[in-house]
Amino acid sequence: MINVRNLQKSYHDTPVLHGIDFCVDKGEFFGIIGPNGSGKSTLLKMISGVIKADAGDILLQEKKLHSYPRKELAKILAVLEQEGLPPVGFRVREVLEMGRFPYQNWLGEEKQDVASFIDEIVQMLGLEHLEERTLDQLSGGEKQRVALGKALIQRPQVLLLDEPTTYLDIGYQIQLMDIVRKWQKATQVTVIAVLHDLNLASIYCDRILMLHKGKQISVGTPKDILQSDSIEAVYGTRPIVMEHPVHHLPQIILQSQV
Ligand SMILES: Nc1ncnc2c1ncn2[C@@H]1O[C@H](COP(=O)(O)OP(=O)(O)OP(=O)(O)O)[C@@H](O)[C@H]1O
Repeated sequence: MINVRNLQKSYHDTPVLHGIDFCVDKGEFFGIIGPNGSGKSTLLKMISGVIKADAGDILLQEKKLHSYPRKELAKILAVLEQEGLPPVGFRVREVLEMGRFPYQNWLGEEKQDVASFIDEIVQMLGLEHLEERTLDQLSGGEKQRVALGKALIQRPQVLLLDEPTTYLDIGYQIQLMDIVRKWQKATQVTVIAVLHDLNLASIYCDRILMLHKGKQISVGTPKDILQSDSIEAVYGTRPIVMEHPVHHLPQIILQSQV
């Protein structure tokens, strides 16, 4: 589905990504992890087409990403970003409807009637009671659900998530990740998620890419990637790694260094 080949990127002559090379299969849940400043968001921005690589290629369905016209790309690829919502004056329903822009003409009209599809997403995300509120009347967790709804309403084949659980409490973290997983199972959408929480990455990702100082350290299953030695080498702290009693996947327990 997505083929990243030998990607390089510098900001003002400082390399921030180099030698990035991996594939993501259709329907896969692919995680990107790494410490602060390791290049995760830069990589995601390149996959979404917002910034261009200095060298290397990104192929989407075997075609170069930059050969897609913007609206065509938006029919294939949607992004859930922390700052992805419009200004605060908009109502929740209006924001969700904005997710249909790739399918609308210049008057904002669409051939299909999608009201029932939007209702379905509203219900799935538990936003029924919030539809008429404006964005400034929502909590951080509610806003994040609206942002996810807007991305899903695009009906993408690839969903990019940039730290989707930041600012969410543990209940909402699991709720949001479960919604994405359920949606993925139902629609076969490919998910690429930048995640800070290694335990969530372990539970939800089929495979994980670990970055460190702009370099690709490894790509593999959570069991391959989440090991004490590699985590210590990259994050500079040695966690205890244990098997989750239910999911049988690695889970990280932090330990104080003093
Ligand atoms: N627009 C920019 N101009 C110059 N340098 C930038 C720019 N954006 C990011 N950088 C630098 O590129 C490097 C990678 O940043 P990036 O935001 O991709 O990392 P990240 O892994 O997502 O970090 P975090 O986990 O802290 O969000 C950092 O050193 C950052 O300072």
